[in-house]
Amino acid sequence: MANSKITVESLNLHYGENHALKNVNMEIADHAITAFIGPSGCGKSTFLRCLNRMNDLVDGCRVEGKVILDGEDIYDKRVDTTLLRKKVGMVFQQPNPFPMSIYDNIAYGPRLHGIKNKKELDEIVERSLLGAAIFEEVKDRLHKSALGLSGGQQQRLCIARALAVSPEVLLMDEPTSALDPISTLKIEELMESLKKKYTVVIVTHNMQQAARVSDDTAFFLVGEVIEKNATSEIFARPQDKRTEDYITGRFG
Ligand SMILES: Nc1ncnc2c1ncn2[C@@H]1O[C@H](COP(=O)(O)OP(=O)(O)OP(=O)(O)O)[C@@H](O)[C@H]1O
Repeated sequence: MANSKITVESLNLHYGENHALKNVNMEIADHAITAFIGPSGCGKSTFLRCLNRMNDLVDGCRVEGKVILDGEDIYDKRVDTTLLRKKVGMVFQQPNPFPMSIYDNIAYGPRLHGIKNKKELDEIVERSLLGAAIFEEVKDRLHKSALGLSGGQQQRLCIARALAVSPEVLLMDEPTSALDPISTLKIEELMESLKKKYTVVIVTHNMQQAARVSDDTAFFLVGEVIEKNATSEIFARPQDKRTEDYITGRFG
């Protein structure tokens, strides 16, 4: 792939005895949205978490293989995982704002990385909220608690929080599954604009969502990637019978 941001080679992951990812190889395109689909428990979230080493935090989890980001293997033992997770940000299924003001939620990461200057922080907060399409809704209540926002607003706030540390890749694990249809639509529209600046990877249970928002789709089944291709191809001309059965609703 000419514009590949991440290359995964021979990735195997075990949770104790459970071989959860089996020899996964994948290229993930830069400035595009890649969706992971597949039935429950097939390893989509596990694979997503491999892309910023979140599985390092899981007891008994063993990873073999390579995840090459911009030419460097993120599993090399010299890699600083704090810096890696700054470069590869993550948004979770349940919006999880910190119990503090909207402003402090966004400034949290930059402060952690040493930015103290108020003017600079103000600029980062505004830029991040604008980038997550929520600035207009919160600009008059920046110093109020983030917990007072609606679920959909909280999720966009969490996206803004991820953007505040200037990531290059944004991982989203079912970011709209806890949201109503209008909030879901806002996040989907937002993703379209995010891909201009970032590489976006999303896990979704919702095949219509994958078809609507993503450029590429990978279909997972019991720890294996069965097929990955341009989304239009996966949905119009799946190459593997199992992909076809899944997207036509025959199982899963
Ligand atoms: N922290 C963990 N510790 C042990 N096993 C885990 C852990 N997380 C996931 N697993 C196991 O790994 C396998 C893959 O799970 P994973 O959550 O990655 O699948 P998924 O495709 O994202 O599922 P879902 O769509 O239901 O979220 C499952 O067998 C699951 O039980």
